Amino acid sequence: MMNQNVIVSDRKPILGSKTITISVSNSPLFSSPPTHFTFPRRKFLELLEAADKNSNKNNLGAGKIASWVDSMRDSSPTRLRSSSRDSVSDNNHKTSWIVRFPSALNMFDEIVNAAKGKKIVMFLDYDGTLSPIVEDPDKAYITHEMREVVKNVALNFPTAIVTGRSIDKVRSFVKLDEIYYAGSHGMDIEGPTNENTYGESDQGVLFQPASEFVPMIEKVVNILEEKTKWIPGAMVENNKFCLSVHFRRVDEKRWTALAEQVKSVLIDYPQLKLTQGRKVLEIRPTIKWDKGQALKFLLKSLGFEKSEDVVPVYIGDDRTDEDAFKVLRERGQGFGILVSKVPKETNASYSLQDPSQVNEFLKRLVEWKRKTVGEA
Ligand SMILES: O=P(O)(O)OC[C@H]1O[C@H](O[C@H]2O[C@H](CO)[C@@H](O)[C@H](O)[C@H]2O)[C@H](O)[C@@H](O)[C@@H]1O
Repeated sequence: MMNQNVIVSDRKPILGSKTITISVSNSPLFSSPPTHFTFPRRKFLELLEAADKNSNKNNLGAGKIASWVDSMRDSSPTRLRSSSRDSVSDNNHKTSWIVRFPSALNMFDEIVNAAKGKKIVMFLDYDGTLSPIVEDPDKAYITHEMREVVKNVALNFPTAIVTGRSIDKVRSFVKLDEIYYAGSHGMDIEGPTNENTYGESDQGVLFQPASEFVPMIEKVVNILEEKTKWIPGAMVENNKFCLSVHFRRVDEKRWTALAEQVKSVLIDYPQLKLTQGRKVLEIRPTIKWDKGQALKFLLKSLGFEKSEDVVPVYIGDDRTDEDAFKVLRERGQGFGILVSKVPKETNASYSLQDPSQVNEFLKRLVEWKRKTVGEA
């Protein structure tokens, strides 16, 4: 019995009566009426417990699809919901959010004052941070102006691009050799291939904690391409150590169907897990490695593991960047800057609205550095 939604018809009986009735309906794609089953209460609770244990393996238990789709709607990181939808309350909500996460441009002096006499290390997410979000992931180009400013940042501070994309793909967009790349959500880390001002060069691959997963990812990409080809707008992207299933161009009516296809594949691969980005389902190995771990790895590689004299600045827009913001909070070091126009739950300290503000912030940072070197 594939593609089924299980609906507990009444929650109260679970607590009180001896039997529980559930309705089982086929996928919303098909329109057959639901079938009703009545279970002895104890048996039902045993089944529920077993399903829950199973679901813990990779979050695929009965009823999870609905929550997947809910969170697909939420974009990322999770939007903060205001209690009322009227515009006055929305404005109050925005105002109180911006007080908690002020603009990094308005707080620029505070940020650089905290960095005086210390070494700034820059971490930059790619999509939504250095390039604006666009419909077609293959056309998420960085502007010439942004490339120039990132290059100047890299000439002044050790700089890494930390992205969910494969290194090959992001390199083909960014086209800079003097920076670090942490691709596939940090599971593929490479050093600069041109000598940078820190004398680091030709470092090539530094760390690939999930290399044994490459053949599995390739296989899953092929299966998912086959299984989703009938869903208009769905796109599967091979990010080498992980993969993305895009639904930005999929009609919302088909999101459940898409999530079900992804689920049906993930069930056979308990070594893989699902995370979510902006209108994208991301599938990656269950290893404990993420953008936060990549940030720690890079700081250690740069000799700053225990240093008090480093100020890591991480700029990102995505739910996956939260892992890095969290690491900075836990270390009590540096600043996370969330790129977002709308209030979102975040572990960042500051905010910027969009890539053009990121560009402005980076330019000011370079100017500040040049000025302080000139003054010294
Ligand atoms: O870590 P990031 O650099 O932010 O990468 C995360 C995902 O970014 C890309 O998808 C996102 O950007 C696309 C282009 O603007 C957009 O069409 C898509 O809806 C976004 O989710 C990338 O294509 C994914 O593989 C990355 O996982």
